[in-house]
Amino acid sequence: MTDIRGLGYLRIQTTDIARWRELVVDGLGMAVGSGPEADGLYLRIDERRARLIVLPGDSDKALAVGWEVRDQFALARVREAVEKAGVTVEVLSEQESAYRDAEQVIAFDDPGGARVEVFFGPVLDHSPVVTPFASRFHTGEEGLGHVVLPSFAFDRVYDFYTEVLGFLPRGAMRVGGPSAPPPARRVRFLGVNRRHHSLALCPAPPSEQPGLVHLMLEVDTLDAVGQALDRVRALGFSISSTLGRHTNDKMVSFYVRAPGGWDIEFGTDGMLVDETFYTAEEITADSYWGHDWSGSEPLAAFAPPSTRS
Ligand SMILES: Cc1ccc(O)c(O)c1CC[C@@H]1C(=O)CC[C@]2(C)C(=O)CC[C@@H]12
Ligand SMILES: [Fe+2]
Repeated sequence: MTDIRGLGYLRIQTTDIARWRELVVDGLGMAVGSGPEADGLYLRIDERRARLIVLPGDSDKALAVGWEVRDQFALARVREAVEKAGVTVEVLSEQESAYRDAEQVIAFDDPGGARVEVFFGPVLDHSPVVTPFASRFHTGEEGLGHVVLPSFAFDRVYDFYTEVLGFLPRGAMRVGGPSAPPPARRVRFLGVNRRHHSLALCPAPPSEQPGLVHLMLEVDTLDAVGQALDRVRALGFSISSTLGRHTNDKMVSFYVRAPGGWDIEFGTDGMLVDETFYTAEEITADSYWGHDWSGSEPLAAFAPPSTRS
């Protein structure tokens, strides 16, 4: 198995921190934590200091996706593999690592230009996680959740995550359905632990921002999902996809549009993969039921570069 153990954190920037706070705290029920930037929004859902970090900026985009490894030896192996692939690795200082609540962080760009951070030794906050609606999030050995990244240089990025970082293929879905004319393009799912996918790569046009399609967060009950859906609707957020159950990870989820033109998927009941028996399959429908995307506003990552501000 890969040295990467799970999705550790996601750090983003936004022009609208206040609206982000309404979405993730008042809507999705994450707990407010604290961190080094006084005007930053640090979201807690477990014993980690922050899993989602929202910083003010002059545009909406992903700043870094943080992947966790077991220890300093695993981090050294990841560094060596990435450097051997010809990618420059930055070894962050003690101060820069502390800023990210880890003992040691390395950073590099993936072949698609997304900022990747790999760390060991996350700093814990042992105070109770007081989420505003008593939601309990499923993290632990399955990590924060999953991220879906838009990818123009698809094959190079996919090869990098699988061959260099050691992510495991966890199946695919053809874009445009099973009968789309060749050459087939596929959304590909990748896993590093028992969560079906911690990462998915989605073919997309060249784009600078926001660099994200969605972040998935998992809670422990269907009621927690339904109540969050009621709250984000009452707060006036646009629902990108209705509730539904996915065919690959079996998760029941909805998608809500975040400021910045990408989504947060909020779900429950995801399957746990047993690698002893798993094989990577191609699904021919995204869902058994639900997941109606017809009311969705276009994702910023899929807009041609010229039409974006
Ligand atoms: C198919 C699927 C299975 C499990 C997931 O966690 C998951 O996010 C998805 C993809 C959902 C969604 C889709 O099916 C339609 C095409 C979409 C909108 C994309 O282009 C990215 C996300 C895709
Ligand atoms: Fe997803």
